[in-house]
Amino acid sequence: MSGRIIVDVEALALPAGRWTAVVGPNGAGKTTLLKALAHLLPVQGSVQLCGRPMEDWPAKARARALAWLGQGEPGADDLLAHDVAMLGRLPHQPWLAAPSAADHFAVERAMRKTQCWDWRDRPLGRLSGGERQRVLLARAFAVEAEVLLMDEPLANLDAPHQADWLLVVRELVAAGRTVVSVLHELGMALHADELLVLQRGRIAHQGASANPDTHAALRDVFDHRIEIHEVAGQWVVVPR
Ligand SMILES: Nc1ncnc2c1ncn2[C@@H]1O[C@H](COP(=O)(O)OP(=O)(O)OP(=O)(O)O)[C@@H](O)[C@H]1O
Repeated sequence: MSGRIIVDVEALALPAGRWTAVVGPNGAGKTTLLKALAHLLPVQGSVQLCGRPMEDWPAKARARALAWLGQGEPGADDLLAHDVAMLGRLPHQPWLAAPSAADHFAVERAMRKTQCWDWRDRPLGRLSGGERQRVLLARAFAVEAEVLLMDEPLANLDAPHQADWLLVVRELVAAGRTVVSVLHELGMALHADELLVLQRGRIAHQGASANPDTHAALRDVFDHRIEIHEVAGQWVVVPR
């Protein structure tokens, strides 16, 4: 990015054992921030994972602690879905070792959670957009990392599979894992514990998703083109 500062964050702490959704208008810097947190982009300053600077982590230990799902990731289309999900276990495997029983167990569990176990023997390139996304989600879940960073994890997912994703995230958080996801779908984002609201490369607001200040910040960054209503105990976002 030729040295240009895209996201300017003075200090940011994302709470452990919680789910934070990163939201904001197009171009606000959500993907850039997530990539910087994942150590995929250079940062001026320091990013810490579980209280330890990223660069101090041995690469493999970091890959076990931090799972990453990018937006529209190019995948190896010839790989079978099962082999793609197994890539999530690489940080757990000794060099050139065959996957262990624990690896197979983790992959099957992840693929069943995202409901892609039935087509485990199909090549990635022959899956629909949503089917493919579920395999990539399984890969991220199979890492069994402390921290999961996911950019647009719901891309191409139909409503029932979005609900499944929500359940998995809830389970992970209940088990003490930390989830950070960029979400465009604000109704889904408002299911998160916390919202990090970005605007023009800066943090406009960070707070609990049920907090009225958070809703006010959302309305602000979207130029008051949204309304937020509570319907049957859930937040519903309506464009206007
Ligand atoms: N590789 C790049 N080189 C230069 N500028 C970039 C690059 N990637 C993104 N940008 C710019 O950085 C800004 C933030 O982009 P980013 O993708 O982080 O936004 P975003 O909030 O995720 O957007 P969206 O909601 O559209 O996905 C945008 O102005 C974008 O044009």
